Amino acid sequence: MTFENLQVMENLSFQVEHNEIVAIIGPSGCGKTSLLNMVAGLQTPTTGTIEVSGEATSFIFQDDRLLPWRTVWDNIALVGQTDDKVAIQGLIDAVGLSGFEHYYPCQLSGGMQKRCGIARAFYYNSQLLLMDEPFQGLDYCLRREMLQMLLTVWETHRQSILFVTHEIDEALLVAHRILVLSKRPSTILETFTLPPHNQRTLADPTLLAVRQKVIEAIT
Ligand SMILES: Nc1ncnc2c1ncn2[C@@H]1O[C@H](COP(=O)(O)OP(=O)(O)OP(=O)(O)O)[C@@H](O)[C@H]1O
Repeated sequence: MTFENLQVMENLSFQVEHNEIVAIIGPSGCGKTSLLNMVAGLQTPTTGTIEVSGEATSFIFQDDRLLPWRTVWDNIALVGQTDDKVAIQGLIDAVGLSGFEHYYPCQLSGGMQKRCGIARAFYYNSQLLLMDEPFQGLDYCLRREMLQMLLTVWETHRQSILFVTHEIDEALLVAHRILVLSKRPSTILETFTLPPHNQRTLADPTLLAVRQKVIEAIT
């Protein structure tokens, strides 16, 4: 991918399996957002190809992009094919927005808007979920709750997820695989495969060892 004279990526190649959660970590400006944009079809690679099997892709952007004239409930309901009130309420409860169903985005805090965007992305029944630092700006406890919710929703829907984050611990807790990108022009420096989710705690020596290797790779 090259923007005018700026080469952002070169020889970058990987595959995401069905049901797989892949975290992408890399230095600021190495092209992580551009990569997600290309997978979503919002940008076209200068050379090379991207193949996505299945049609439904949802995207959680760094900013939440809610419709300001719709309430929390309506922002979420809008993306569903059926009006599944139980599912909508379940997601609103899960992201901690119970009682705010009829609030408009301008009446919510930044973190609440973000959580509404997350609920909306989960309500859209996609086979591929693209997440660009989705929990940035949320406090530590909420981040952990959101990660747990992500895994709970994934257990049900089993979609493939490409998850860009600057937080190594987030990647360690949710991903099946972590790809570490190099500085621009970026390529894949290292790939780490992680143990099954039910065996994960950050104190686990296996995860600590991966953590150390990720830190070594990005520094
Ligand atoms: N539409 C565009 N036109 C020109 N340059 C662009 C465009 N989009 C991104 N870039 C450039 O491509 C590079 C990668 O940007 P990108 O946002 O993909 O990085 P990133 O890894 O997601 O960064 P961060 O971690 O800081 O969010 C940057 O140098 C940016 O200036």
